[in-house]
Amino acid sequence: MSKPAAEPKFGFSPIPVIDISDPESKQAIVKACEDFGFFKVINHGVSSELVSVLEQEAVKFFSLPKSEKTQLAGYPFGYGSREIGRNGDVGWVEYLLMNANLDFGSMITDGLGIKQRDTLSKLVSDSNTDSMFRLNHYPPCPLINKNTNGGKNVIGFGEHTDPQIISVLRSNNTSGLQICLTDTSWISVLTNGRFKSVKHRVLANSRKSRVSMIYFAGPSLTQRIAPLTCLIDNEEESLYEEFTWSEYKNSADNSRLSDNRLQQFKKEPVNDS
Ligand SMILES: O=C(O)CCC(=O)C(=O)O
Ligand SMILES: [Fe+2]
Repeated sequence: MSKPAAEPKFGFSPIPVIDISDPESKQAIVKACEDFGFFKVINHGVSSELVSVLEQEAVKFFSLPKSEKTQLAGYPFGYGSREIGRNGDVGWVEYLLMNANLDFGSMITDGLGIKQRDTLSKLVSDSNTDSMFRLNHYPPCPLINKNTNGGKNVIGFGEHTDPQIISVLRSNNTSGLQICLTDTSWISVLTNGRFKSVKHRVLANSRKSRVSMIYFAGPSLTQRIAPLTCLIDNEEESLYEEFTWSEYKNSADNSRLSDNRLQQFKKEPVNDS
C-alpha cells in the first residue's frame, strides 16, 4: 500500500499544445522540449476509434480476476501491481508492460535542423530497440478519506523522469498526472542539455479510475549514447561521459524511481581556480 504523499511542490503552468498537422509544428516541438520536456499533441491523426478500442481492451484486461492477471506477472515485461521496479517503490497502480516498436523520431530530428533526416528516428526505430508499451490502471482509492488519512493525496505513480528517450502518453478523462515545472534535473544527453526530461507523478483519485497508455521509445542495448555531433559546437564539451544504453539500463535497474539515473555518467565540473 502506498504512503500518503507529502504536500506537492509541483507547479502549474499552461502546457504547450502542439497541432502536429501544422507544418510549422516542428519548431514548436523543439521549443517545448527545451522549455518543458513535455507537451500536448492535437490533430495527431490517430483515430479516436482506435484509441477507444485500445482503452476498452485495457479496461477489460484490468477487470480480470487478480489470479488471471498474475499469470502474466514478470520482470521487466508483464503484469505488475503496486510495486514499481525492484527497489522498494510502491504506488496505487497496476500495470502491464510489453515490448513494442514504432518510428516517430524523424519529426523531432527535422525540428532540430539535423540534416541526416533519420538520426534520432534510427536510434529508436531499429528492429531490436529497447522500446516498450505500458498500460497503467489506477483504481479509485478508498484511502483518500478525511477519516482515514485526513484527505491527503495518495501516490499512484511516484515522482520520476521516464527512463527511455521519448515517451508518448494517452490517458482517459481521469486527472492525476502532475508535472514538475520547477525542477528538471534529468537532462538529455543526446542534446547535451538542450532538451529537458520532465519530472512527473500521478496522484490516485478517490472516485474514478485512471487508465493511461504510454509508448517509451529507446535505442538498442548496444547503442553508444553521446551528444549528437551535429548538435554541439566544436568547442562545446559533452556534459556526460560516454556510455552504452545497456550500461545505463543496468544502473537504472538498481535505482529508485526518484533517483537521477544520469548522475553517475555526469562529468565532474572542471575547477578553474
Ligand atoms: O499514468 C500516467 O499518466 C503516467 C505514468 C507514468 O509516468 C509512467 O508510466 O512512466
Ligand atoms: Fe512516467
